[in-house]
Amino acid sequence: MSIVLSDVTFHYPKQTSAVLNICAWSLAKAEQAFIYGPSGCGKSTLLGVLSGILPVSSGQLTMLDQRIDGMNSRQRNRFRANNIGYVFQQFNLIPYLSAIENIRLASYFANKLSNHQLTNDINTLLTTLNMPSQDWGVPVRQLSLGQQQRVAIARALINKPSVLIADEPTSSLDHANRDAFMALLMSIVAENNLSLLFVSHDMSLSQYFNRVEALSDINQG
Ligand SMILES: Nc1ncnc2c1ncn2[C@@H]1O[C@H](COP(=O)(O)OP(=O)(O)OP(=O)(O)O)[C@@H](O)[C@H]1O
Repeated sequence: MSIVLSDVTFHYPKQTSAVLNICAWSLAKAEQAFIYGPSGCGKSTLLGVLSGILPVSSGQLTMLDQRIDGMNSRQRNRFRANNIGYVFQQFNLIPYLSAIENIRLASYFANKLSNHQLTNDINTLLTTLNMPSQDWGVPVRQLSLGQQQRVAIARALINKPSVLIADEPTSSLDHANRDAFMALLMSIVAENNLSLLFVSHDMSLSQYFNRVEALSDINQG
């Protein structure tokens, strides 16, 4: 299994009631799930817990056969850098750095590759993602939104994660770019046997997934 939640609760500090209360939920290796729900239902909180940014308040969270709930924040950060790719709603790229520099930074935190291998891997990824090479060195704020989102995928993949988490990654894209992005993402996920957890309020994106669930069916919080 890639992810197993068992009696997991999460509440923000000073909150009386839990935002998340999930008895049992799991994602198999190389499985792709789409989770939807309206604004405020806890989607970002769930992804925060799964990526180890937020610690569970109680219960067991196991990812790639390792218990996350017992780890401190430094251990969770290292686990995330090595095993989880995260594509954010607003991309979260550093605007004045180039595509190459943004991707290098993500690799720095995992510290897995030699400089030479990293350069090769970045070149391969950006080529696979159809980024014209003249755009690789310019500050990403000068790229189109569609190109920035492709840089964000490359950054999420540079450490060869087994699990990819995507939080409304198409919300800034227009229709044509959105479809192109989804097709590209799903082909990369299939080629690399990645587990994918994709959350959105946009049900039209569910067509790309076999497994589609409402967060309200999983979460009693
Ligand atoms: N830092 C925080 N401190 C306290 N409460 C929070 C915090 N962040 C979120 N919440 C609350 O937790 C609940 C779930 O929020 P969350 O951001 O996870 O929802 P969401 O489904 O991702 O919403 P959206 O689709 O608008 O991003 C909301 O009631 C929100 O007010």
